[in-house]
Amino acid sequence: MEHRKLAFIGAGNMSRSLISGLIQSGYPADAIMAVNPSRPKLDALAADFGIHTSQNNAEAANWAQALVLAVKPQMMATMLEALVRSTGGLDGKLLISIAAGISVTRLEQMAGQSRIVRTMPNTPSLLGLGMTGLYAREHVEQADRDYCEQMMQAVGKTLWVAQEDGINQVIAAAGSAPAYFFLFMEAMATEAVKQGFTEQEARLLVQQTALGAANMVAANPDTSLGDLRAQVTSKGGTTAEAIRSFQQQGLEQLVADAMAAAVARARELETQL
Ligand SMILES: NC(=O)c1ccc[n+]([C@@H]2O[C@H](COP(=O)([O-])OP(=O)(O)OC[C@H]3O[C@@H](n4cnc5c(N)ncnc54)[C@H](OP(=O)(O)O)[C@@H]3O)[C@@H](O)[C@H]2O)c1
Ligand code: PRO
Repeated sequence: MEHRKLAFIGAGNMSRSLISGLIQSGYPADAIMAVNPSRPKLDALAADFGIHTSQNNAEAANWAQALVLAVKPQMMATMLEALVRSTGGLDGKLLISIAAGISVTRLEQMAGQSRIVRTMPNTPSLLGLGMTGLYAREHVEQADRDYCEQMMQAVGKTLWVAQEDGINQVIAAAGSAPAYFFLFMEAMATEAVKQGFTEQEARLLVQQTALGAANMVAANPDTSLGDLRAQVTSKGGTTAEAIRSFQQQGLEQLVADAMAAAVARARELETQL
């Protein structure tokens, strides 16, 4: 892939995940800079990955060809307003937003330009196992689209969405979703401890089973999720009892409601920020 000079504005959890995945994929450390108001996260990134760091957003923006906008959504307007003022404008820079709940229209207003790709990655990017949604308006050039796609493919898999609201649906199904699986695993591990395992044993049981199940899904693209479940579920057996308990208590509806709540919150943020 092209190795443009790439600056991450905001060196938090998601930037660390993306930087780690990019370095593992062979992106040169010398072509990456991270910026943050305070030093500790920058020092850790420099020590772990050998990238450039700065506490000055304008310095990073002047150095880079592409900027990953990676501050909290509530900070984006303040950050971009100051950045435009201190650099004299962001013309010529490709802006890659990873923020939830900020529309391209708002980003264009904040940044004073429209060379923008909106993305929604997730934290497994840290291991090269990310899932990222991408959206850009028609005028964004193919070379910029390709760069963003290749960057996100270096840390996992990608999916372009045709309508911007698709990014909010990617948030519900992928961006926020590692947390759903962690919650489910937490609940299972807690119960396994109650049933007599040590915490370490419970974690091993849950972690290895989740890993195995996810790998089985990936290794069998032509087998439906329902069929994979059926292969575990002996008639009159133990799994059938567990699944009956989940379904009687409305697991499918709980999941649907949770994903709808994530989409609703993303849309609400788009009206507020
Ligand atoms: N975490 C996820 O799973 C995930 C997934 C997809 C998308 N996202 C999006 O990614 C973005 C970042 O999320 P995160 O979880 O990485 O948050 P985070 O860990 O809080 O990182 C945000 C970073 O921005 C820094 N910052 C604050 N003000 C700044 C400024 N004016 N200039 C430069 N840096 C500034 C913060 O520094 P201090 O802490 O020192 O104040 C912090 O290190 C959000 O917009 C979120 O919607 C997150
Ligand atoms: N983390 C961000 C949030 O919770 C966006 C997706 C994952 O808002």
